[in-house]
Amino acid sequence: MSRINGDQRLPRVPTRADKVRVPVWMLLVALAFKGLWLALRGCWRHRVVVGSLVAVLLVVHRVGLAGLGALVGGLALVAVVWWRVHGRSFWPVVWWLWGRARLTFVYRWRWKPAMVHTDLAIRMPTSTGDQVTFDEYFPRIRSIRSSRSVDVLRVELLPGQTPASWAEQAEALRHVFRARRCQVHGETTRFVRVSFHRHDPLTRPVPPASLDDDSDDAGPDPAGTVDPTGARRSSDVGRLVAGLSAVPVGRCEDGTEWTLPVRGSHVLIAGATGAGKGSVLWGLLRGLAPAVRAGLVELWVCDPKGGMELAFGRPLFTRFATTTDSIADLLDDAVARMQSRTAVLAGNTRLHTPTTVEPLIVVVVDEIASLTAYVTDREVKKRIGAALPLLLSQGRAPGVVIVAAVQDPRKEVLPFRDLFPVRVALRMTETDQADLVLGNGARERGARADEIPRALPGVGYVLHDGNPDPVRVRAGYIDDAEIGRIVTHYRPTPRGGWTPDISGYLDDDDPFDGLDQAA
Ligand SMILES: Nc1ncnc2c1ncn2[C@@H]1O[C@H](COP(=O)(O)OP(=O)(O)OP(=O)(O)O)[C@@H](O)[C@H]1O
Repeated sequence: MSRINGDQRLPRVPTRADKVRVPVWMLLVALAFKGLWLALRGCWRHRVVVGSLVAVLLVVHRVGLAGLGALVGGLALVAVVWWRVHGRSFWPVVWWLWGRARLTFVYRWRWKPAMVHTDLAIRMPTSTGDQVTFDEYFPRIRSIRSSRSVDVLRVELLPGQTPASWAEQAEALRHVFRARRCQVHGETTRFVRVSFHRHDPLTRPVPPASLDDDSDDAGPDPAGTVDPTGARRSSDVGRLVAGLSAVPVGRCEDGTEWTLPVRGSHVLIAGATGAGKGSVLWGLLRGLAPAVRAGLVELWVCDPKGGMELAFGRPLFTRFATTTDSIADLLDDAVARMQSRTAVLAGNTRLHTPTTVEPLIVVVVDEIASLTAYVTDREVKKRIGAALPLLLSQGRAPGVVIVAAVQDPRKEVLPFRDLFPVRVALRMTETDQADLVLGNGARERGARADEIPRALPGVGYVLHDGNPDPVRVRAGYIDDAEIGRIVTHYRPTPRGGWTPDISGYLDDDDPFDGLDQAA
């Protein structure tokens, strides 16, 4: 690092001899002032370090080294007690201090050379008539936010710079600051947020999110599903319907929950073989399960792989098709439901609200390319080719949505790829595939789906809420035991509700007879 010397001004280039001669004492005084000015400026720039050093020296001067040790021990004790008693207020302070330390010892330390050598500093030649010098301008770090795995710097752009010019240098900055990954997010104006990811928080499998009514271990509860009076508590229904816009699927890189919208959206999951598409599909099915049990969602599932991936969940599904013929029928029926619903809803509402009478229909398709590119029967291919774009272009508002997985996201394979508003890019085999899934420039903004290691299935990139910057995520790992539990616990009740079995009371002697006689 010491050899990178962008910190220093370029040597002055004399253009003609100095004319003014000054006495030596005046030169020495000027040099002394300059030295003082540089020292004060250095102290101000590194005020945290200088302040800490001065504080330590003062303590040693007053109470000696033993006193300093006692003070450090006391502070450590207070920190441990604070952590145990109120961890929620303790950790933000720790991360703030950690961020200040990294700002001082890592980022400020290497900032100027990094800016010079990545062309993010501006050097302007100026001439005084006697000499040609260079004025230097460096982007300023305005704040830092640190956590266990990432440092986010908020940097003020210099005139003429754009977030794109920073994004181009992300790889170089990553190496200078020895980060695992560097991502640049542009703010609306003037600032960029540069994230240096140090550790990968997604290397361990992510446990599946807890479902709201997991605590209700009573198993399928028909009386609660379709209440005999048809009046399941409206707060529950409201909560379940709201949950359809953010179904928990896994975890984002920043530790927050990763959710996908299903109501009012279609979802495409793209990834090479073994990338973990199954875990995203199962994550969605699992997240939808409480609403399935409540009768607010119907799952119409197509598994062209003959049921290899999804047959496990059969009891949760309203319809399940595995052959291309039966899938074509299923899709035709979905189109018919969509059109009849549209006729009823048109002019009344712009987005269907699921009810037990008219539930949200989620058409799930594993390996959708089997239906669009690899079908050999021309008649069936034509039917599927007509139904899918109709559902994708018109199904969101009347509540018939598609969740599909695909290995190869090319247009020739999936011509209506762009009709999916929500897309997930898991591990890809080629560099341009992240752009195909998430849109042009996604890879440059950080969606390096082709660099996801094989050892991390379920890891991928998504775009959130119109934000062009991709977010790295990992789907929760759902094993066969969990699928079995979900299927048993949440399978829907047959329509018509629950009829209590009272035959035991009516067999030989009617219990009400006695009452009649007594009366
Ligand atoms: N989120 C995850 N966390 C940990 N391991 C996972 C995760 N998702 C999948 N795996 C593991 O990776 C393997 C491959 O996953 P999966 O079958 O879902 O991939 P896929 O993309 O559906 O592949 P294919 O297209 O060949 O069916 C699984 O056997 C599973 O053990």
